[in-house]
Amino acid sequence: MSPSHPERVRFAPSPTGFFHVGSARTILYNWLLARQSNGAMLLRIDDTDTERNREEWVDGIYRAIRWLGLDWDEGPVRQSTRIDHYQAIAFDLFERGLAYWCDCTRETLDARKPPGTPPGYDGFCRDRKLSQGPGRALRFRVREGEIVVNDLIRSQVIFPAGAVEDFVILKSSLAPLYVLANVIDDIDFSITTVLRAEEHLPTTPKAVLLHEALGGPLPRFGHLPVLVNEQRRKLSKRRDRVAVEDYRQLGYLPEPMINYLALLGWNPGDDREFFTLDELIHAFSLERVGHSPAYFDEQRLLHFNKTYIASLSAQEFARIARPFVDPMMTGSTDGDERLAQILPEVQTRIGTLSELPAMIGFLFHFSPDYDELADRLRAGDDHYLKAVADVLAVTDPFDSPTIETSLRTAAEELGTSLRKLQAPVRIAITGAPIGPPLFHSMAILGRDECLRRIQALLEALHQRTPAPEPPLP
Ligand SMILES: Nc1ncnc2c1ncn2[C@@H]1O[C@H](COP(=O)(O)OP(=O)(O)OP(=O)(O)O)[C@@H](O)[C@H]1O
Ligand SMILES: [Zn+2]
Repeated sequence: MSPSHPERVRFAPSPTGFFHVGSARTILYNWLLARQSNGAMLLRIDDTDTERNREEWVDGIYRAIRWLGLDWDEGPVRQSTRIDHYQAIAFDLFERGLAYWCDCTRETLDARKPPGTPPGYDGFCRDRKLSQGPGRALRFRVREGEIVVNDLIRSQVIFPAGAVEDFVILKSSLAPLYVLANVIDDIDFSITTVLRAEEHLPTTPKAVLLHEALGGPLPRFGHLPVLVNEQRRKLSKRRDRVAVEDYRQLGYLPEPMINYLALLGWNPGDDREFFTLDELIHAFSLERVGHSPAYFDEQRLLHFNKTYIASLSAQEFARIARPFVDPMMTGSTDGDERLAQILPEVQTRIGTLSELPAMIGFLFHFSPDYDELADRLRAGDDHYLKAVADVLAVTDPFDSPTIETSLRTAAEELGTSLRKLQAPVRIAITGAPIGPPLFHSMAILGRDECLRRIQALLEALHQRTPAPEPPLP
């Protein structure tokens, strides 16, 4: 069910690192909510933490969003350009008696508090009427009573009275705290729904208090379930592959990525797996987002990617494969022609585009370690290779079906199976034990090149010094 009123949502990443798959899911859900309600999504860069922010990460955010096929309607708004505004509002809270200056340090606080008291600030400066000064931070005066957060995903979350300390809104450096900047921006940009990662739930009661103090309607909050790895631990850049950029480089495509991310927390209500972005706009609903941790399963993502690649038109596949195959084709003659012939053979065999060079590179450049290839041959393979070379010399036309017929006949004459005869040929031609269909590959390479490769392997085999005799017992 789509919302009936236009939603104003925001996606507010901090540029502290590579764009995280968790962030990709967050922006997707926000974007879907905006699109399905004919609303708008604001992009806000939460870049007030100058120590951890880097401009290249900001560019990384824009790049990742575009790569995913998403966009934003307003912004980007940089929080770093609005510091004065946040400070002015904080001072106003002080003027209104809703905030007070505090000169406590961690040490004085610890020294004062009897052991065993709950952590957090004890409100020591509440009524000391300190004025602004060096070493003094501005704290928000938390009101009495419990704080209720009506979460769209976790329903009602109640923070009992006393659970939230008088929290800092301006550091002694006058740097505004994250929660203050966020609430001010959400008010200024008339945000109706705040959809974000679960890790922000603990600061939400503070946000609710600030909204009360600053006036204006409270946005709806929704905290998305955390993404976890196979061990059910929070997906983290220290343990797991989390950067969208890494997936892009591995040859994952934005469409299956979006499709997969949509299902991490959202349940479509039936068995349906595959959705385009357009279909998601209609199908997605916040009511069907659960709160249990969502397992980010790379194998399942791979399955989505493979299925998507297989579904593309040959032309489209050739277009997206290009950046992954270009580097291996430089300097190769007839590269384009060979590529055009082999791509249809591999389209349904790969999971990611980065598998392409290893799979079809032998068509463009071939300089294997012959010793290593020879090691992989079995007794009698040289005999097979010679027979195949003889047969190939007269195979005409040199196309896939005729090559297959010739080798099948040769296998019968040698009293072996096509499979056994084919094995050393594949090693000689491709250098690898698996790859695209062999006879197609041979037809693409042409007779001369196939014979040259078989000869080269045979020579390598004969030049090897025979293995030493095993010592006598
Ligand atoms: N497991 C997760 N599930 C959902 N979102 C996540 C997850 N981990 C990080 N994010 C989001 O990705 C963004 C980047 O976070 P951060 O750089 O802290 O990731 P991380 O280093 O992998 O996590 P951490 O350092 O806490 O282990 C944040 O907006 C955060 O909300
Ligand atoms: Zn104090």
